[in-house]
Formats: sequence, C-alpha cells, structure tokens
Amino acid sequence: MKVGIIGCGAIANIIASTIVPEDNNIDIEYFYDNDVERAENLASFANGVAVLDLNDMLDKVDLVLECASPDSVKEHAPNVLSHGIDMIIMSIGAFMDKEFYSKVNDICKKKGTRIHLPSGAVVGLDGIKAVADFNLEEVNLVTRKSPKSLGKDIDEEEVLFEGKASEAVKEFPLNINVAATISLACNQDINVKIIVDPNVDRNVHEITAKGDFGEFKTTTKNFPCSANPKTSMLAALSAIKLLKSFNESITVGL
Ligand SMILES: NC(=O)C1=CN([C@@H]2O[C@H](COP(=O)(O)OP(=O)(O)OC[C@H]3O[C@@H](n4cnc5c(N)ncnc54)[C@H](O)[C@@H]3O)[C@@H](O)[C@H]2O)C=CC1
Ligand SMILES: O=C([O-])CC(=O)C(=O)O
Repeated sequence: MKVGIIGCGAIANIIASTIVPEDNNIDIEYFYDNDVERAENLASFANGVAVLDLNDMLDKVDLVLECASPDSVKEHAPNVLSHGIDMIIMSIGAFMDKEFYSKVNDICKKKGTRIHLPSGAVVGLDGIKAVADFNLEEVNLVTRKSPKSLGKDIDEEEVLFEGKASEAVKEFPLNINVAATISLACNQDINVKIIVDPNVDRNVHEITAKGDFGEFKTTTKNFPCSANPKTSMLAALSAIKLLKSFNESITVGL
C-alpha cells in the first residue's frame, strides 16, 4: 500500500520513523506540507518524495494520511476523495461542521472511498460505539493539559472552556480533536471541559458515559510528543496501528 502524507509535523514524524515498509507492506512515499522544508526533511529521512502540490501525489498513492490541521482537511479532503483515494484523518474536528461532513460523505458514497478516523489520544471509543444506540444519556470529556501544551502562561489551574464539543473544536482546533472523535462515535455533541493545569505534565483525557448499559469512566494520561506538546504520543500510535490493521485478516475490537 502506497501512502502519502499531508502535514509533516510531530505525528507524521513518529509514523514515518516507526513504520518499516518491508515488515508492514506499507510504503509511506509522498510528503506534502505547506512548510516545504518540513516536507523535504521528512521525505529525505524516509527515502520518499516531497511534493509542492498535493495533486502531484494523487495518481500514485492508495491512501492519504492527513496530520496537519482541521483547515487542511476542509481544503484537501474533497479533492483527495474525489480522486477515489481513501483517507486516514487525524484533524477530526473538521467533521463537527455538519455541512462539510455531509459533503465528504456524499463524495465517499459516489466514489466508493472511505475515511478512517483513528481513536487518537483517547481510550474508550469501542465502548462508546457499542452503546451509542442504546439510550446513552450522557457523555462527558474533561481534558487537562499543561500551560505548555495549551500555550498559556499561568500559575494556577484554570477552566479554559466548558460547553459542547462543536464549540470546543472551534476555540481549540489543535487541542481537542478527541472531543469530535467521541461525539462522532456516539452521534451526540458531547459535553467538554478543558482545564489548563500547571501541576500536570501529561495530556489527560477523562471520559464518562452513562446510559441503559450502565456507566463507564476512562482516564488516559498521555505523554506529549516532544516535537509538539499539544499532541499526545498515543495519537500517532493509534494511526500506526490502524495502518497496520489494513493488512490483518482477523481484527480485534471494534
Ligand atoms: N485525533 C486526535 O486524537 C489528535 C489529533 N491531532 C491533530 O492532528 C494534526 C497533526 O498534529 P501534529 O502532528 O501534532 O501537528 P504539528 O503542528 O506538529 O504538524 C502539523 C504540520 O502540518 C502542516 N500544516 C498545517 N496546515 C497545513 C495545510 N493546510 N496544508 C499543508 N500542511 C499543513 C504544518 O506546517 C506542520 O508541519 C493536528 O490537527 C492536531 O490537532 C493531534 C493530536 C490528537
Ligand atoms: O493529543 C491529545 O492529547 C489531544 C489533542 O491534541 C487533540 O485531540 O487534538
């Protein structure tokens, strides 16, 4: 499987340095970034090709992996999918825009293409998906990150946001894609609280869900990526596992 990447930052670097093409039948070969130097650096490390125009990779790849920004998804996904190419998308916040969701969904149906949204930096999506249609009363996400991760200069814990996921992704597009992932998994605009906490050095996500099935709570205490403290290592690892799973005959979990 030949893969092209949009966005050559923290997640892309972890993925490209972890996937061994010979072992996994996955060849990450084309790299695009609006910062050309980043695309060239990663292409050179991965023995791949940096492209100046995304269209230059579209007749050569089987899958495009987006790890850039929600805006980049809106800019490029319709074009990629219209070329009949599947996508893995990390900047899931883009899908909270209902008009955009419906537009790309229509393209996928027409072209027979698929979009994969990895579980990213949280655990518990399997459970949320399983119970989504069974009177799921309430889903809440509390995210706690350090001042460094949230780009704040404060000494005391502070609630930066409290409201719905659809609003959270607008105010914090590069920090709370997980809220969109959970919302899409259960078809609800979930409740989100974002706290900046000088006493944590992890990106912490706590999910609580309650409904006819009972209730559950998951807590993920992620190490941030060294190249981008907003982003957790787990986000990159989930995309790597998803890529590898395309070669598996037997899949475990949802
Ligand atoms: N789904 C999830 O659980 C998670 C999603 N994310 C999201 O994944 C994305 C990538 O994260 P990182 O690698 O940490 O970001 P990063 O900031 O380290 O790298 C992003 C790269 O994309 C490039 N870029 C930005 N906009 C672009 C555009 N319109 N066209 C082409 N290139 C563009 C930047 O120049 C940069 O090199 C972000 O949107 C982030 O918010 C991050 C963590 C968890
Ligand atoms: O990586 C994380 O911990 C979460 C994150 O940035 C996002 O959801 O955008």
